Parts: sequence; structure tokens; C-alpha cells
Amino acid sequence: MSNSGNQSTALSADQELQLANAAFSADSSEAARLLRLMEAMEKNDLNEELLEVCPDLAEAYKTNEKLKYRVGILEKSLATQLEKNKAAGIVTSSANGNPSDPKKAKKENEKEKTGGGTPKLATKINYVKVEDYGSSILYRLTEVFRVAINKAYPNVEWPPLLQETANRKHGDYQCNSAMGLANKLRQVGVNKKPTEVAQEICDAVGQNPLIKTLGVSQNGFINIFLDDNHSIQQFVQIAKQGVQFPKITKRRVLVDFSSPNIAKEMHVGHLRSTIIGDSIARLLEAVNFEVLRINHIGDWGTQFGMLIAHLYDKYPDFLTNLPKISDLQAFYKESKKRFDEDEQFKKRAYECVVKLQNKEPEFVKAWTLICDVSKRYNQMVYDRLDIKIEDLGESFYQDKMIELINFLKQKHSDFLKEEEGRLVAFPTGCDIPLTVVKSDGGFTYDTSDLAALKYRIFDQKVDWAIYVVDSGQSLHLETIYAAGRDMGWYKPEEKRVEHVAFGLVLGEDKKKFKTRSGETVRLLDLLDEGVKRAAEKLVEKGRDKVMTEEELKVAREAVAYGCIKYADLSHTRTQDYVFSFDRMLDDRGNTAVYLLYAYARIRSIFRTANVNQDAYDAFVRSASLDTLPLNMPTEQRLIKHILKLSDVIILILETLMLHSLCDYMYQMATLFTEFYNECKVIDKKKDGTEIVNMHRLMLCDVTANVMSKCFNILGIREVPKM
Ligand SMILES: NC(=[NH2+])NCCC[C@H](N)C(=O)O
Repeated sequence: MSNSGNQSTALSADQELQLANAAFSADSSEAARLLRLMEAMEKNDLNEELLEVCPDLAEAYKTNEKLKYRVGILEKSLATQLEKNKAAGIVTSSANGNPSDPKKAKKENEKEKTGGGTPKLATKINYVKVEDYGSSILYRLTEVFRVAINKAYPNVEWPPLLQETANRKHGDYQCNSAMGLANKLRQVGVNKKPTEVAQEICDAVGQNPLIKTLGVSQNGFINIFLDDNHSIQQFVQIAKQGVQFPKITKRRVLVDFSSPNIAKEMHVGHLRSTIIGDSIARLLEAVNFEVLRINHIGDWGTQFGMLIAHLYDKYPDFLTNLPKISDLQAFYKESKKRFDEDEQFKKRAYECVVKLQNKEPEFVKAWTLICDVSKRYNQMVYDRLDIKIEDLGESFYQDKMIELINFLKQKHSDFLKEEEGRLVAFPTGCDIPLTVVKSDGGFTYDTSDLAALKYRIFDQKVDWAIYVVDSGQSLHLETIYAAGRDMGWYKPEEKRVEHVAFGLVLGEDKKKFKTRSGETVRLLDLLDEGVKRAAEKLVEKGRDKVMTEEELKVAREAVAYGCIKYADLSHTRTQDYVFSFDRMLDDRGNTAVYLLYAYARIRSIFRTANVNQDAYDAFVRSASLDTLPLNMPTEQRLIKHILKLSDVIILILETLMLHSLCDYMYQMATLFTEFYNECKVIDKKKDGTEIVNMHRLMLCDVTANVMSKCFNILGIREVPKM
């Protein structure tokens, strides 16, 4: 209270008390209100007054409710999975040791999250059939062990559980089936130690060209060492035929991604969806699937009423004189303010919605105009990032929503319930209903997504529908999918309909990513900033001295956009990630710059070797095991890593977790550096002559080709010179 250090004006203790009392009584109503709020808070009584004074709390409360719901769904699905596993005789998490060891389970879980884990074979392979395995070693080994386990124990069904080893001292791959199998055998009265079971499986494998040796560890793991010559032969084949992805029976897949809302600017959340969705689409295209890249834009809804009403006021001659609205965001805010404050305007806005829904030409034109401004902006972002996508937004489902409601009323009336004038539906296992018709007769986000799901399944006839949308919408999407299943639109064992969820983009302060002044970051500004920062990085590395302006321009953009994409994709997508230019442009870490440098360096080795292309091609054509003395450990490690590409691709088709591909590339660059430090590609003799080791040059070439394919899936432009 006494905030003055000046003795002469200091108050006596009495005076201070009087003042405090006065202040207290003046403020007592405020104090009482605060006390009330505190009490309410303590009691967890989230009344309206409390939520009003604490919007953050209101937000957190909403999020918490959603999360609680999601936990419910996850728990249920976990319980079902456990049941299924029990029925199939699978001991959960036995693959890596003691199933009841929670610490270990946690560690495993973390390993998976950070991508440090190795590809594990899922017991159920969706869409990838045995005949599709092609060059995937993991899957071929899996088949070898499937047959062996059957042969050794014809009366017990047990899955082959294979994975890469974490420590190469223990081999290249390992089979983890023996422990669980020993357990299962015990249940049927056969008492064998896991090591005995493992040995019997090894005996049943016998000789196999893929395998050099098998070993059994103390715990019963089977360690598998690949046959080096077989690996080299496979490598030669890749060098001759080019890097190829596993061939998988063609499917039709729809990827719903990016999907911003008209009038509100695309934000970093949509950027994540754009980057992840594009990369998933690229992967699916790379394995020859038919891919529908769909932008489910939010281009319909009551907000168009206020936008159109505002358009009439601000640009009365918009029909003859096209206005240039450069800042749609501001336009949206202006109209929203009027809508909230001006009853008259609000009424007109509703009238506009009705006219738009009745397809009155003038109103449709106004709507198109607003959509076009928004789409033009988005297209600039897509062009810069090399994104191809087709608009099929919410407005496309206008008539389909009406048909859907009729269809539901006729065929699934039991599914619908009237609640305070609304028409709602409670899909199985979902606590929160879908609102399919509002009390004013209007449709909702739920209605359009239900109509979209139906259209995707029955009209677009997709085998697989992938929704790349932030995790916050998980509840909404899971409820939509459940409704689709309830109505028999699809069976989960026949079609994959899935939410590919992702976490938030955070700023370096770990809070939601915003500009300094707390605004949503404009994506074009963000991309510009990236290019500027990439330019500085290239100058810092002295590249401006050795590259032409043209080359620099290419490199700047490739680095900037590549880094933004890679930073996103290399993080486990389900987690939040911190957006930091400093981190993503660090050329020593697991970043796109590091990989782009590594790639350019490998390509430059080829240029420095100065080998005539025809001579090189001829060498590759005639290459065989005998002409390739690839026996240095670092050469062999690099070769084996090259062969793992198919494993990784098949794994990602299952998980849609692209960080596995980033990890694969990063390991590849690291293994290449080890190889390059140990083995001379160009051997300079004392007398000044140079010998090019062609087999090593071939290893450089194939490594670069693999990296190039991976860059392509990640949507990163490679730069031959950097
Ligand atoms: N089918 C879907 N719901 N796709 C995602 C749409 C995302 C929505 N427009 C948003 O910005 O939040």
C-alpha cells in the first residue's frame, strides 16, 4: 500500500488502515465477486460468469471435455483390441520382452513416438499383400519365418514378429516370436524354454539365400544376419533397374487435406495439413495408387450471409465493377463486427443466406466473388509449395445434404432423434450426437461431412479415405465414421476410413503459433521469411561466392520450403511441434538443409570423378557380384540401408507416419558420411594420377537416387548444386 519511500509524506499506521478499509468497502462488491468466482473454481462449478471472465478457462474446459471423450474412445478401442489379441492368442507387447514391464512399455512407446524405433511388422497388413512385398527384406523375412513357425509347430498358430535390430552387433533383423510362442505352447501342455523354441524355429528355417547366419539370444530372440552377397546382388539389381518402390495392388485413395475456410485466412494448422496430406498423396502415387487429392474447403454456411450483406454495403456496384479485396481477413472481421453489434445488419445477413440457398443469381455471384478472392490467395501458397489439389468443398454437398436427410428419414429413422427442435443422431459408441439439422432447419459441419463420407464411398468409390485434419477434430470425425459404419456404408475390415490427426504448431514460446502482436500468421509472410532466412544461411556458408544468381534462387527456395516441410514431417505428426526457423535451418541436425547438402555433395562426387556417362552406364550394365569388391563394413552398411527403402515405404503405408522416412534419410546421410570417410571413391595417387573406384561411384549414385526418390515423397525440391 505504501509505495512511497519519502518519509515526509509517509502515512501513519492508522491512516493506512483507514485508507485500506475505504478501498476495501469501495471494492467490496468486486472482491465478493472474485471470491464467488474463486469458490466456483474450487468447486469446479463452471458457471457462465466464470467462463465469461476467464475465456481461457472456457477454452480449456471445452478442450478437456473433448479430450475426455477421446480418452473414452481410445480406452474402448484398446479394450477391443486387447480382446481380439487375447482371442488370437497374442500376448501384447511381448515382442520386445516382458509384457508386464510398464517401464519398458513406456520406453518402447517413446521410441515409437520419436521415430527411434525400427519398422515393426503389424500383425494385420492392410492393403499390402504377400505378393506385393517385392524387394522388402523385412516382409520377405517375415514370410520365411511364417513358414518356419508353421513347419516347427503345425498345430499352433503364431505370428512371425520381425523387426530391425537396434544394435547391429546383434544382427540386421530379429525375430521375436519365440517367447510368446513358448507361453502359448505351455498353455497346451508343451513345456519348452523360449531359447529351445527359438532354436527349433531356426532349424526349420534351414538354409536360405537371404540369410547368412541365425543366432539365438539368452532370452530367446532370434538374431538374423543378412547374407552380404545376396545384399550386393540386390543392390546391383537396383543400380541396373533404378530405384523402385514395392508394387502394390492398385487402390483408389482419397486424401482430404489442406481444406481451409473461405474468408478466414489459411493458417499454420492448414499448412500442416497441406504438407502432411501432400506427402501422403505423393507416397501413394509413388506406389502407383490412384489418388484423389481433395480440398474440402469451408465454402458454405451462414457466415456467407454477413459477408454478402457487407459486400453489398461496401461495394454496391460489385456486379459490374469487380472489387479488389486484398485483405479478406479484414473484410471478414468488419462484417463479423457488424453482425455482432447491429441487429438490422444481422437480419439482412440471414436474408442473404436464404437467397443464396435459393440460388438467386446475384447472390451466387457475390458468393463466387468472395470464394475466388480466398482461393486466389490459397493458390499462391500452393504454387510456392508445389501442391496439387482439387477443390471439392462443403458447397458441393448442398443438394446432397438435402438428399441425405431424406434418405436418413426413410431408411434410418431409428437413427435420428428430435431434441429441442434439432435433428440429432447418436452413432454407436459415441456420447456426443451429430446435429444433422439445426432447429432453424439449417445444416451443420456434421451434415456436410456425413454427406461427404457417403459420396466418397458410393460415388467416388474409394477404397481408402484419409482425412488429414488437426487432432482437435478427432471427436467430430470419429463420430462421422461411426455413423457411416452404423448405416452399413463401409466395413472397417474392407475399407480404411481414417483420420490422420496432427498436433498443433507452437511458437518458440511453446504457445500457439502467432505473430508478435498476437495475430494469426499469414502464410505468405511466413514463406517469405523462410526464403529470407535461407538466403542468409547460404551467404553465411559462402555459397553466394560459388553459385550463380540463378542457382542461388533455386537453392534459396528449395531450402526454405524444404525446411518448413521437413521440420513438419520429421516430427511425429500426432504431437505438437515448435516452429523455429533457427532449428529447421541448422545444417548439423536432422533438417532438410543437412540432407540437401549431403545430397548435393554426393552428386558433386560424380561430377568431380568426371566419368563419361556412357562408360558409367556400361560399367553398371556389366556389374555383378564378382566385379564389385564391396566388402568394407561401411560399404555393406550403406548397401543394407539402401535395401531397407521398401521396408520403410510399406511401414508408412500402414502407419502414415512420415517421420519414419525422414529418419531413414537422415540415417542414410549419416551412413554415407561414414562410408565416404572410410572409402576412397576417387583415389589420388602420389604421382598425381587419379583412379576412380567405379563400384563406389555406383554406390554414390544409387544413394543419391534413393535420396532423390525420398525427397520427392516429402515434396522437397532437390538441388544438384548447393
Ligand atoms: N472433411 C473434413 N472435415 N475435412 C477437414 C475440413 C477442415 C475445416 N475446413 C477446418 O478448417 O477446420
